[in-house]
Amino acid sequence: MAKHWADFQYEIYLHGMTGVVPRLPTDLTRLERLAEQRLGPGPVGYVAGSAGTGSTAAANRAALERRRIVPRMLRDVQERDLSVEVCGRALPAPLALAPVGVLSIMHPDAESAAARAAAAQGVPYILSSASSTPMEEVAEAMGDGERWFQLYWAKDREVTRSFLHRAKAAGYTALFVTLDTPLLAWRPRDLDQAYLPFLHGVGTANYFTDPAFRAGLAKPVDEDPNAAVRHFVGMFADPGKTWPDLAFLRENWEGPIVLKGILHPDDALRAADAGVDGVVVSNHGGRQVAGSVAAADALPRVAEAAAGRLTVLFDSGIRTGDDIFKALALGAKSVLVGRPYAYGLGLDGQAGVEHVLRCLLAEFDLTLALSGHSRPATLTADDLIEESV
Ligand SMILES: Cc1cc2nc3c(=O)[nH]c(=O)nc-3n(C[C@H](O)[C@H](O)[C@H](O)COP(=O)(O)O)c2cc1C
Ligand SMILES: O=C(O)C(=O)c1ccccc1
Repeated sequence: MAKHWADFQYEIYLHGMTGVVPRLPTDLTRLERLAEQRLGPGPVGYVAGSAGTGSTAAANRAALERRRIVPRMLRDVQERDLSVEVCGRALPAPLALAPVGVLSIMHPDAESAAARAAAAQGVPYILSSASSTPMEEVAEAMGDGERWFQLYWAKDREVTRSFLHRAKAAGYTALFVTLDTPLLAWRPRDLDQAYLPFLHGVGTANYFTDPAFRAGLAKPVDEDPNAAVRHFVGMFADPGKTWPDLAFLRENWEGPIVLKGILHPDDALRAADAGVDGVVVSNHGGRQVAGSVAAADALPRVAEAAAGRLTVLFDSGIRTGDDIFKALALGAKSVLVGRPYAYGLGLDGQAGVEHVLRCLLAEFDLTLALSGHSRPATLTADDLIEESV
């Protein structure tokens, strides 16, 4: 029988009989403020911050809020199954942890704690190239949990080749290639504090342990760490890449490839033509293009263009179970969540990330049932109306 994620609700009430209440809020939109109260301004600013005035991040929320669910009645929702198939893998629910780099700014256990939380809940973990812990160590922490790897597509081919080789050897099965960050955007919250994690030695673990990266340095990392950081900043992404370059990744990675950061339907068509398996409709949580289309507003057109050719995933603004419902109804197969779990990690380590996952999936399970559905596959645009603004 499929797992009933909604049972978390009763578990919380039962604990309450012994006077115990959840350590973190169950409304995950409250985590950001708590993190601001309890964690350092540089790190919290980095996680919470966005491009420009923050209008894209706000638009992501507004586009989800503007869609309202139209619940249906009397449809036998007693037995529910949240499982979905994504790129040939069976997932227990339509949710994965988005790649979030530099997590040691949130908690010393960083990516390993987030990955353990994902594995404990059976949810895939997408490890960032810019993690604070080397990919092999995170893989070990995950046991048999589903491991996916996010690639920042470096200028240096040999570093990319080496990363793909290491990721495969460490048991990562799918490759997420992030296309929306060839440069870091103008981010006033970080600029005003003059705070960039790499300059504090965070986010370079995969590079500093990499033979191909080290071969490009004039002096060993320990002898000149500042030069190594500068080399990293100059090469981890590449604004010169174009669509034909994807052939290199297709040749060097056997498993599924998913392009992250697609917003235009024509780019989805190019992705399909390039022979990749999926796309993530995402504006990077509003952290890249200020004034960008809200991710949820871009989703229906991309899903339509991709139909039958690509798996469509979604992120940017997911905070609640009903947000997951809406993204699926707009055409996504599964969603990724970013900032909420980074705050959960910062506030309560692995347990905090598990709390975020369980809240999101319990609320999604209940929203599904209360709206007349027993599984994700039956959600369509007919389950939503769009409020006029
Ligand atoms: C602190 C932080 C670091 C991130 N690092 C990466 C990264 O290394 N690679 C990547 O592809 N996306 C990265 N992202 C973007 C997320 O994968 C995801 O697209 C975004 O957080 C989703 O929006 P949400 O935070 O509203 O859920 C990062 C996001 C944050 C907040
Ligand atoms: O901050 C980000 O959004 C991000 O994607 C990133 C880029 C490089 C290193 C770490 C995170």
